[in-house]
Amino acid sequence: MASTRWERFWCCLLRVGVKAILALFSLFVPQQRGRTEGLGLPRITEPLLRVSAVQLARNIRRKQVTSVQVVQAYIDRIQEVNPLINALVKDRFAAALQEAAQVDKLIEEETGGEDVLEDRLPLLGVPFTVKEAFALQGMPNSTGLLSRRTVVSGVDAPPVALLKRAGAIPLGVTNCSELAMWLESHNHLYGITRNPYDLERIAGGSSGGEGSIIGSGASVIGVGSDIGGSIRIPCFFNGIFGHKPTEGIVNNRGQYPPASGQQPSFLCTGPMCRYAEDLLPMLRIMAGPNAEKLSLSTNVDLRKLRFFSVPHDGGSHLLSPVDPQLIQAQKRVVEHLKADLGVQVQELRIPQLKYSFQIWGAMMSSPGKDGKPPTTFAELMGGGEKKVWPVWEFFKWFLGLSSHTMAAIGLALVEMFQSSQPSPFILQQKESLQKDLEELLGTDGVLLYPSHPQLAPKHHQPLFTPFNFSYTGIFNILGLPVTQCPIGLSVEGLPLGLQLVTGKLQDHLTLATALYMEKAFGGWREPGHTEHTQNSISNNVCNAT
Ligand SMILES: CCCCCCCC/C=C\CCCCCCCC(N)=O
Repeated sequence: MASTRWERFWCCLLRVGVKAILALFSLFVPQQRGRTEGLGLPRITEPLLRVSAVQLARNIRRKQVTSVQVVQAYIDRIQEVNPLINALVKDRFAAALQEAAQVDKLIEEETGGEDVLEDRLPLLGVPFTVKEAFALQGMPNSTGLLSRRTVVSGVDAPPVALLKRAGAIPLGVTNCSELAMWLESHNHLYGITRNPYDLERIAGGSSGGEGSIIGSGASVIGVGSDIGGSIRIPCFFNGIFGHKPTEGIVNNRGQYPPASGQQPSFLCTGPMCRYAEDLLPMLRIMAGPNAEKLSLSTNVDLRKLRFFSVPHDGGSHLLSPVDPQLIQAQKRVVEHLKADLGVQVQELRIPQLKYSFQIWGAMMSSPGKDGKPPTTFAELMGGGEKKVWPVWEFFKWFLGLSSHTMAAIGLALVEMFQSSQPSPFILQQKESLQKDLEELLGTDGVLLYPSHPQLAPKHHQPLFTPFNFSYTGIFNILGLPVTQCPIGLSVEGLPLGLQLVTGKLQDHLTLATALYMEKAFGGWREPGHTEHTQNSISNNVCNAT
């Protein structure tokens, strides 16, 4: 489907405009260089930090280790790396240690045996972290908005409460982008979060604090949210696993800002973790009663699945081309699936994907079923008071007087020119993409698609490539479950990754595939280890079920 000359002209104009503004912007931006150059993360020496949450819980139940020892090990690691990555923005270490001591006492006194504990409290004694955009009792909940700096949560958001009820112990809250709507985790309240693989690069957004702290080995599991890629993008940049569940499965209440218009069906809350085996149990817990809608107890035989590989979006003029290292990595995955499982992997082009950004933008600004339009970004920036005037904020920013980031101001500026009526052409593309993908994937299809066209960019660079998030955002609009998998490191030592997409309510298929991919491609690698993907395919043959 060729784009018209008119479209190409507008894309070109937009790109030139954005680049011109941003070239100017880069003159004003504070440079990271010098402060972090040459610094890497200290190596992980504590073996407890190299164990999945599920395994930690088992070892705690079996009294092979105490919860206090595990929580203390994570506190020590956070204290070691956080000054470098700025990921955890408020801790509750003292309370966490007290709770861990209570867990150890409970286990000492429990007479029902290990199975009873596993059934009732599957994550008993395991520490976790939470994106600051979620309510965690006693912790700030500003979502990076300076005017919300004094907001402290009185209750827990439902998925956080469910994890606590499963016995997990929160260590604190992590940074995100302003109002959770950007690819970089940066705001004027907490500053900028850095990537553990290269401190000069971004940790992603909006759940970038979670991505960075987990990727650094300073947290094992965490809670993120995703309306355009905010779980999957930071998981990709930080080399970890993340799952955006089928729409409506995990309760989205208790996060700021609340979604409005049609956005509630695009927003998803989900797990982020270093080890693939933690994805499914976390989803089961976080979904509460909705877990029954998923087939999470079904054994998946990967040999019976149909795989499809789509290497890029078909060439949207707005987005960067996919990095050749990512194309190669996806090819290696395809070859491995064919050789090891004996499955067919069909390579496809899906023409409607070229309009991913236009589809996402149109649907995000559409009114809800009640006819009400979504709250504007300028209103959200006003923090419930008067909305901000984007042009005014833009000038204030250049004078160093704005309390907002350039990304947030840019979003508010773009919104001023956005129509609330999606064009019939874009709506038609969305409908046909939805239909085609649902038919293609059915109940046994898994699609491989890049998580992002670029490897983790340098700080502030997404301001020049703002539409690249569309590789993830399109699946929010379609409501499909997606798992981001790490698949080794690039020649620069940056994480490579891949999205696994499946049909609605078939989350178990991508979660099972993620477990397989971890065995085949090595999963999370400790930052600082620069073994490259070329050598990373292990000969481990995975039991496909
Ligand atoms: C100063 C440059 C700003 C240009 C803005 C261009 C508009 C791009 C539109 C939307 C970018 C949204 C990025 C969303 C990232 C993920 C959000 C999420 N919570 O899942």
